[in-house]
Amino acid sequence: MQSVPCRPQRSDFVVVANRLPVVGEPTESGEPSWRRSPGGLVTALEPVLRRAQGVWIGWAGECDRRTAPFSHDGMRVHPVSLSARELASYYEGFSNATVWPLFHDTIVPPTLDRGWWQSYVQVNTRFAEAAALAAAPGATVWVHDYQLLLVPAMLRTLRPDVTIGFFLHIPFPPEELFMQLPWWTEIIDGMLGADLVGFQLPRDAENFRRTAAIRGSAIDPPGADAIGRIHVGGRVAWTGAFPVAVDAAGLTTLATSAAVRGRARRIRAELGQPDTVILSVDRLDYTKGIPERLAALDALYKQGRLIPGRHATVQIVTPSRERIPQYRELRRRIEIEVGHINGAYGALGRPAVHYLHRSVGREELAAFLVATDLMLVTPLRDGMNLVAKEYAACHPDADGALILSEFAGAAAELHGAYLVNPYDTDRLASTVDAVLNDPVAQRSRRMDTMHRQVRRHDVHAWARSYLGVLHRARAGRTVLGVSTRGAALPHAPAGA
Ligand SMILES: Nc1nc2c(ncn2[C@@H]2O[C@H](COP(=O)(O)OP(=O)(O)O)[C@@H](O)[C@H]2O)c(=O)[nH]1
Ligand SMILES: O=P(O)(O)OC[C@H]1O[C@H](O[C@H]2O[C@H](CO)[C@@H](O)[C@H](O)[C@H]2O)[C@H](O)[C@@H](O)[C@@H]1O
Repeated sequence: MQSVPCRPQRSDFVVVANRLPVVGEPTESGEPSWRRSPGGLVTALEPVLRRAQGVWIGWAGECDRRTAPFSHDGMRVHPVSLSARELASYYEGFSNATVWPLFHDTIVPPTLDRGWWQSYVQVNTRFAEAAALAAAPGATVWVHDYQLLLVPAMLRTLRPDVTIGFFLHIPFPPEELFMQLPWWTEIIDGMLGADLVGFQLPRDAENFRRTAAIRGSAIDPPGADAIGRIHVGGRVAWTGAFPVAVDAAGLTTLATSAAVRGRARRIRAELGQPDTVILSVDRLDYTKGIPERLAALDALYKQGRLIPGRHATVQIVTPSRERIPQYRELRRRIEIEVGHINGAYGALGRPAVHYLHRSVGREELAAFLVATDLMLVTPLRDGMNLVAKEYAACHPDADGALILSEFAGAAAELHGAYLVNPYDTDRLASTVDAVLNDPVAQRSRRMDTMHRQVRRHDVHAWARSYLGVLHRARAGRTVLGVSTRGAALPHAPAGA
């Protein structure tokens, strides 16, 4: 896809996220070649941004290099640079070894490091300044996720004229966990700089409001519109739940294309034409419950309830945050366990677990999802989990089944899934057994329910709903006497 330099021109709609929607790959000329990146946030936002003709501010994924704004495949991007030291302290450190584990139930202990915090403040300042430069008068700026929790308040100071949305893609923890952070007040104040603070689930929004109340804000609990209001320094920050979704129609089209269907058939053939294909696809992250899932599979193969050749289990893990020690340790643990399962129960040419440690292309991933009879999505904690929704989108014919962790945000919507506690490996194993023996008609009814749900509440509906409430929040600011003159709010495309 073509990337062309573009002038840093001001825009009415600005997305600010840690990562750009593209990643650069080195070329012989020294100039990177850009391609669209994988990852939940990008999947969710790209169609919205493209249609609103906005600009995306983010880190280009490389260090110590300044890259001028450019346009890729019709999307305008403004890279923010990070030094190698900042990569270690802001991204791998405070974002992914402090906030990420703390906000995910402290599955691993968060590290507290004042130097990391200082770097986080510095980098958030850089992002806020870039957003302030890119936003036209009265623009809408939509800030994303836990790497940029301070940006809303910083941006409000720099540009009081703009409307600021903030959306947290990961869970917001209960106050007794959150307040362990020595910098919790700065973070709450940072988030409260937004006009609308959005979360995946109502309980995340409730946790946030309780913490804001402890900080001293008056709270109006959600009324009929399910939006809570927090009074902060003469203004009101709105809060609510907006479960993120997928481009379901696009995925259904891809999944039903001749190319993907053909590839799905070939995948089954390459797996040796098993009766049942069982699949998991995860970023290699301790939140995803991969060792616990492998323990359940171990028991199933050991007890002969799964049989290599008849049942083919595929585990795709996408490399992630590979320099962080807990991630390296997790990879080691997973590979030992896969080796153990295959050594104990596999046969020549018939491994029990087909393990791929790599990122596969979008079409290839869709083909895997289509080829799968039983999808296992069993995180210990997950803000949403888009893979679960993508699986449902890829099965318009209502074949297939989904076992889903009750601790994934997606469990609140995917009522057709078989819910499990991922820590209970015995129950997880018996659920696999039960699902494989469930009458086809029942599995089909469940899948149909999920497919309809993801088609109805798709990524366009998500963005429309968030931006609609942000619009109302901005109108509320006018009522309170704060000037918001300027550009009209962008609207997400109607329908998929
Ligand atoms: N193309 C491609 N996309 C992937 C791969 N692995 C994961 N993804 C995508 O990355 C996203 C993962 O999002 P999600 O399940 O919410 O978990 P997250 O990794 O915590 O953001 C989904 O949109 C997946 O389709 C891969 O190997 N290839
Ligand atoms: O940027 P990385 O460090 O490589 O991590 C990838 C992304 O992971 C997280 O995803 C979250 O957002 C998804 C979409 O809303 C959601 O389904 C999932 O449950 C979350 O974990 C992270 O929040 C993103 O910022 C990262 O880019």
